[in-house]
Amino acid sequence: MGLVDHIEEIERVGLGSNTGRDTIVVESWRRCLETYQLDPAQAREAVIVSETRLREHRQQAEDLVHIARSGLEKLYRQVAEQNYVLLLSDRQGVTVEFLGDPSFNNNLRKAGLYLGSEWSEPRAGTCAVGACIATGEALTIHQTDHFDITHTPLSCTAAPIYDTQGALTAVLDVSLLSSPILKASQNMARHLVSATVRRIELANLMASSRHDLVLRFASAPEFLDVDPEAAISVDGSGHITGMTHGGARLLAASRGLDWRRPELLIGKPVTAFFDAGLTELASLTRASLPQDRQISVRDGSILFAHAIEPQQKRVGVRQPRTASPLPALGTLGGDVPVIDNLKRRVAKLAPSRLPILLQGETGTGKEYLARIIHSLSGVSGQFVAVNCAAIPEQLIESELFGYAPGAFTGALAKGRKGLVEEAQGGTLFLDEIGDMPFAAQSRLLRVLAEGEVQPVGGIVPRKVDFRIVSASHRSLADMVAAGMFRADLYYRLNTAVLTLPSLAERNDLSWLIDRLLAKHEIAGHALRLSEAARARLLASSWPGNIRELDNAIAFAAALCENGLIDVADLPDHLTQTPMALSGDRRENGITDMLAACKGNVSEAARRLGIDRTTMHRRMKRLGIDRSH
Ligand SMILES: Nc1ncnc2c1ncn2[C@@H]1O[C@H](COP(=O)(O)OP(=O)(O)OP(=O)(O)O)[C@@H](O)[C@H]1O
Repeated sequence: MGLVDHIEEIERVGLGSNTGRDTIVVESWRRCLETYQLDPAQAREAVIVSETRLREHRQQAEDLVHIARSGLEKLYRQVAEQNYVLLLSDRQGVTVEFLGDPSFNNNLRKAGLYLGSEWSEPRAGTCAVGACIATGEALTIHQTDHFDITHTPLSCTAAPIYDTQGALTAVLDVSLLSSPILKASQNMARHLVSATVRRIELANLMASSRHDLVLRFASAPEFLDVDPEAAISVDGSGHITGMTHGGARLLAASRGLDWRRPELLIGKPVTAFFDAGLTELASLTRASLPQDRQISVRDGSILFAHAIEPQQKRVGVRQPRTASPLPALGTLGGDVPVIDNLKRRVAKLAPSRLPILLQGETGTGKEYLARIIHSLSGVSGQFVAVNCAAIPEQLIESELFGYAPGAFTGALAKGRKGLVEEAQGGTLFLDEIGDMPFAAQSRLLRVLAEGEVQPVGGIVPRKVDFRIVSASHRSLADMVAAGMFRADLYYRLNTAVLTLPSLAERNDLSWLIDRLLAKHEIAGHALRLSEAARARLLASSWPGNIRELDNAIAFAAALCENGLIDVADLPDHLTQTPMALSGDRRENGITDMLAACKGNVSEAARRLGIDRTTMHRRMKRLGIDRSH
């Protein structure tokens, strides 16, 4: 096809004619004409970004390239003989990794098949990488499918790589300088590229899920252990924390959702998608045969699953830390004195740059409050959360302070920035700081005292400026007294101390229940509680605080029918008789219920499932009067 024919065809497609091209090509041509205002008559040279920009793009993609490398090399070995070159581009379309035969360097560079070439649609017109970024799908752009006449000799096949949170993060492409006429000749290439991407995403998920259970799925038992089609990671409370693209499609399909909306999948309870609880899923290990590891999906299909226990010591691609939205001060709690007091102090302290120490039992919302503080502080940098108890002791210093090139075996050649530097201009949240080893405590003290960080194995310190918020469920003062925590560091961290009350001390249980019902609604369908279920929640003791309540509601939300949670949908330990529950925490449930019943003791007793005399006796013992 000549130049004139090519331009004429694009113009006809632009006017709405069908010329027999694949839909994906037609839509891309239209984007080029209408959105990017490209002119098919004007040929453009391949764009290669400057050395400096290339270095920046490569640095940002460093973690991914590291994880992907063995997959890329294997794929290249499979296709190099047929003269393919291999490109890995970031989500801007810039080629950050390239494998090709150096003897063709000149021609490849001219064709834009080179390190630093920019293959976005607005820059290069219809091309495999650009169309893949625009559609999120694996595809082939073959010869005259290309918009720009300069690229029409090429045949390019690309597949998107998604991060564990469901965002498109890179594109893997194999390209040919000259190819057979038929587009179908590239079907095999598309399968190979897609299979490589599947393995890269799986490796990335495994590396990112140090503390989570990973579940792999296949539709046939034979492939389950060798080449699973999809995978997800699940935390200890049964919530989904990550997924491969196959995982996203599987979860979405199981409830008729759109896989392009990962927010409907990540953070949701695994029971929303499978007919199995966390314990059942965790038992699907290699201890049983693959054919016995069947699991039913909510859409009625059956899959084979393989559970892999949390891998404590892996270090993987860091997730973008801005992913979860920052909560507002109003969401800290209901309108009760203890929370109002806390809100007032938070509003005053947050905009100052003072270090803040958060104390409170586990699950009371210390990290949640730290995020509120960050959002109110008006700083422009990121919120970087580090759980000191979760990072293996031998890694904590290099994770926090970074390391210099070649600092130790296994270190990246270029060295790596630490989390302290990632918090530059923002907030560093050190959770469970009581678990920080002594050596790291001393290093942190130096960073705070001198405003400089010295990477592990490095000589030149770097300036840092960040706000520090730390948290501990143990009393740091007691730890200092027992010689378990450095006193000088403690005094630097505790300039301001905020204590989060336990659920039993808050008196806003009803408010929290309503808030969490809203949080766990699935795909915009409101969740409601039956009266009896609400009574059970109000009468429970919640030793695990908001986290336990949060989990209970997530669990019930997954089990209930038509959005109405009844007693039977609540976790078993809550449905034993309320009177069997221990301790004075019941006060909370009783006052909340009395308030809900406008002081009517008989009604409150009925809803709590206890008799009136017991109710009066308990109120007396707990010092509650009916005006609550
Ligand atoms: N005010 C709130 N509104 C809604 N959800 C909340 C609130 N406070 C906390 N949560 C939720 O409760 C759970 C536990 O909160 P968070 O992780 O902040 O507790 P924590 O005190 O840091 O726990 P730990 O001591 O175990 O680290 C989270 O899922 C969080 O989103």
